[in-house]
Amino acid sequence: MGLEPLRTLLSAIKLLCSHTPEEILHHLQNIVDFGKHVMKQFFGENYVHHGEIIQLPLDFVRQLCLKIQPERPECRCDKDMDALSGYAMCLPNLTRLQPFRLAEHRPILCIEIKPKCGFIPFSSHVSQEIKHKVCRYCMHQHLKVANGKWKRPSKYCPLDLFSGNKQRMHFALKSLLQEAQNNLKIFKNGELIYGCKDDQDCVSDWNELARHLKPFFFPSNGLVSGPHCTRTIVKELIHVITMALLSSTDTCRAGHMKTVPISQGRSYCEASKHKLESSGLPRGCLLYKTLQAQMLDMLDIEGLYPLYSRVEQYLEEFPEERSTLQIDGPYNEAFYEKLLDLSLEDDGTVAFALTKVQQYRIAMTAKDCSIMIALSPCLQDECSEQRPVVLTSKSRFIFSVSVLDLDLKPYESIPHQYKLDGEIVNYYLKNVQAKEDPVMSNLFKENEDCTLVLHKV
Ligand SMILES: O=P(O)(O)O[C@@H]1[C@@H](OP(=O)(O)O)[C@H](OP(=O)(O)O)[C@H](O)[C@H](OP(=O)(O)O)[C@H]1OP(=O)(O)O
Ligand SMILES: Nc1ncnc2c1ncn2[C@@H]1O[C@H](COP(=O)(O)OP(=O)(O)OP(=O)(O)O)[C@@H](O)[C@H]1O
Repeated sequence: MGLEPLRTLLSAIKLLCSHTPEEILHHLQNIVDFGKHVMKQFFGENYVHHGEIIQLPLDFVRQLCLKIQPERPECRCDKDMDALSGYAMCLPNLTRLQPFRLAEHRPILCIEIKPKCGFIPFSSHVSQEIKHKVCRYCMHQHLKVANGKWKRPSKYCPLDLFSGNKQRMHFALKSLLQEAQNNLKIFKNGELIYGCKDDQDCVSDWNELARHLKPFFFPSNGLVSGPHCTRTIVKELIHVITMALLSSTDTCRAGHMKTVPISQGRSYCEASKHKLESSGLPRGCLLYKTLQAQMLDMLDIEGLYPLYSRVEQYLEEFPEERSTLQIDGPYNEAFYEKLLDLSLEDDGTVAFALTKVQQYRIAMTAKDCSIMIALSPCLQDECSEQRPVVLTSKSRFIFSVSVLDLDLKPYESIPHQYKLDGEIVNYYLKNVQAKEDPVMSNLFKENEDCTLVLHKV
């Protein structure tokens, strides 16, 4: 098997490592149900592909395991693929236009964006003022560089991307193209041409990217080469991504539900260069829906953690209640209905705490999902009226927008979230803000030395 078919297969099949075959089947069923009954309601029918469970011959799975092992980034090799149960999840290849059958043999470009959290917490439970000013992504960048996850910090700020303001979105996308990290990948005909294969191997050669993209944006080859050509192509790319992200190609039930007002909290981040107000996102676009789902985190981890502890305490006393509380599923209609209660009045019950915990898990999932934009050039008379089209100066594209990686974040990850939040904020205060502010810097030095300094009054 050549590498290209192997990659396509890898994208289409997601296997999970777990315990007994029954447990694996149950786990996979939960993932499918969660996509079908919960995420489709929040994001919309057309954006979510919940996949299906299939059974594969064990010999095939074993061979697949051997083939993909050398292809996997080193940092992911702590997770093993399950080669024993024969169960697998089959997902459409989202680097292709959806629905696929409409455009089987066309050249295709796909942009994958992991946008991360697009709002600043507005909860009164937030204990550090900085969290109301600088977004988590921008603060986390400093810790990631210090930990060696990335070599350089990115200028990308999710609040710019989610602003709906084209100028800010342009800046956000340009920053992603400069420092892709794990937030941007570009595929041509299903093959990765831009982005990180693993954490150490990031491609950010714009000339090389422009060479790949030129036939898509300037099909008659009328553009001279060189830096001007590269810049023009990158600009066209940013334009199509922006238009696709702002397009509304679906409706969904949660679109009719009472929503978390998007205007809550600050609409720009102090760490970003762009402090323009947001223009607001169109209600039907995937960014809007993603942000709505993210904003189910209304209390911030600081307000949520005590509620998690309340549920934990209850479960310690009544462990048999875990299944009634639907902590590990089933993710059905009843589970979805309970998520719609946005009330913030804590009546001290486990029911209130549980609703907030489950909403938080949905929000976490939406903060970590990816958006896939698939684009295929079409001629004017070829474009059907039913399909959305985006125009550039010299070409036109039909496109589809999908959301990827919607596995519900585990209940057990909440203590980790709480700890990580503290680490991100403390690192930022100590190493970034303090350096910008000499008074704070001295304060930290004093704290670090654990010396009590007495001043004459
Ligand atoms: O906590 P974060 O924001 O760093 O997000 C983690 C991601 O890191 P990132 O910040 O995107 O580089 C992290 O991304 P990588 O695997 O490092 O590319 C995972 O997506 C992780 O999810 P899970 O624990 O594997 O389910 C993510 O963890 P969750 O917080 O979503 O559980
Ligand atoms: N259905 C799909 N179509 C196209 N590409 C996909 C699909 N599913 C996953 N991918 C590609 O694979 C990458 C990893 O996917 P995902 O994060 O879902 O895997 P994972 O199970 O978390 O991986 P790992 O086990 O390595 O942590 C995505 O960022 C995307 O580029």
